[in-house]
Amino acid sequence: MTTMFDKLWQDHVIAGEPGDPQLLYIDLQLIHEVTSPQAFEGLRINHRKVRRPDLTFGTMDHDVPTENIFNIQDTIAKAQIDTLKKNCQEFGITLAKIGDSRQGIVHVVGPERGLTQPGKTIVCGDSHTSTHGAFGALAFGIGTSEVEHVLATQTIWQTKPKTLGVKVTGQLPHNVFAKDIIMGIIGKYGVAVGQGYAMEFYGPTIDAMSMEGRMTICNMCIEGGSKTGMVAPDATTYDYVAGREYAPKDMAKAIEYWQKYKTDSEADFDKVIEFDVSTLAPMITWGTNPGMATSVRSTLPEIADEDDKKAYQYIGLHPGMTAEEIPLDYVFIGSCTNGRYEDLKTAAAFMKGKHIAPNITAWVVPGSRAVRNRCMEEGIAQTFIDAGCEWREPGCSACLAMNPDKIPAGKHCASTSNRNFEGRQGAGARTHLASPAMVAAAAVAGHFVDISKQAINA
Ligand SMILES: CC(C)[C@H](C(=O)O)[C@@H](O)C(=O)O
Ligand code: SF4
Repeated sequence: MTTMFDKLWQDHVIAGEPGDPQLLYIDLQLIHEVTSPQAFEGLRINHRKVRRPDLTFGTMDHDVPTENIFNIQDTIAKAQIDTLKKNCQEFGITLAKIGDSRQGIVHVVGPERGLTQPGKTIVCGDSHTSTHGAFGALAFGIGTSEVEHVLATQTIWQTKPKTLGVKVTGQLPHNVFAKDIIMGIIGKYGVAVGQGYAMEFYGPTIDAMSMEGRMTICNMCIEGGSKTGMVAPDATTYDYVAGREYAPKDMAKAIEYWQKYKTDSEADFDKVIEFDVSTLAPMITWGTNPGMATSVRSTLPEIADEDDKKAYQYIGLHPGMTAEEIPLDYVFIGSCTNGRYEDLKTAAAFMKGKHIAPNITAWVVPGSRAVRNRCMEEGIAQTFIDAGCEWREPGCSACLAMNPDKIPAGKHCASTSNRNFEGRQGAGARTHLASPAMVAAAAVAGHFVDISKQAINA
């Protein structure tokens, strides 16, 4: 009797004793422009090749300007983008470059292309690689020296974490979403809940959830301190993967194999926590880490420690304020947490036939070219445009301040992304994380509102 995580781990161990670091075989490495240049440079210096270019896939995301995608002004960004192009050409790696129909945020592109599959070990020089665990993969972020190691050997040394089962139960209330669940869990148990653990999310609420929702939850595992999160594959997973560009041609055979990736019994986890969503309210963050989260219905909490004091100072709010009183200036809908088709469709439902408030600047940034195209075909993009939003090209955008999409100092931004650290969206910028529906509704109202009381059905 064992966990899905243990099965995935065991199936990929090449060397090393249990208890010691072990060498794992890697089935897929995704690369982007920010964390790969030094890795390729290392290969060159050591006269090495990429061992499995066919198991490596590149895309451009962090540095991409979303207004005029080909016009990169920043010299560092331009150098990183040009270097990735050169490296992929030289080492024979498929690259979804700017302008390519497959380009987008690495964690949106992998699943969308069918590269992300159950049973795989997946790495990327990016902390939100945990997203891919939603498919029943063992997926985690690595550092640039490890990127080089995987490029050269298709393996990586890892210390095995313990396992944490997160049982999610209850029917999600009206207009409460996957994003609220993961924010609720981190808000309740703290940003270190998953430290040293591989998390598996399971239970009836997860079973009923779409792949997009599962990805949102696994994406933010890292904000809960865990490098990896996962959901056992099921019919929802198989339906999502089937027919995609890199999906197995013989799906029946693949499914037969993938079915073994499930946890045999709850008792197999080192630790279990249970989270009931039936009374969960839409969540927002008020502070400067993702654990500083609260229900939209609560007033902002009292100052409990130095961190809270510092957070309140930075964010310019005070305890006892209501969520509605947070003076929003910007909204950002996008990122690898919530920049997928379903996220944009949901957000658009809250803007249909409406206009954003005069105090709001709104950027809607699809997670990939494919998401963008689909939203344009289905009129979702037009809904945003008619509502007064800026409809952008795909990239990481305002999720982090590595491209021109920066929130000005002192301004408050309601954001569908995953991090609200000081300066994350620009020097001095103030971030409030929330679900796409919450952010869209806030854009229209000009401030946060309790959408669980709104009639709109996304
Ligand atoms: C730039 C990259 C290394 C970073 C990460 O690892 O997560 C980024 O994607 C982020 O979200 O902060
Ligand atoms: S969208 Fe944000 S969190 Fe995701 S990879 Fe890009 S910068 Fe990191």
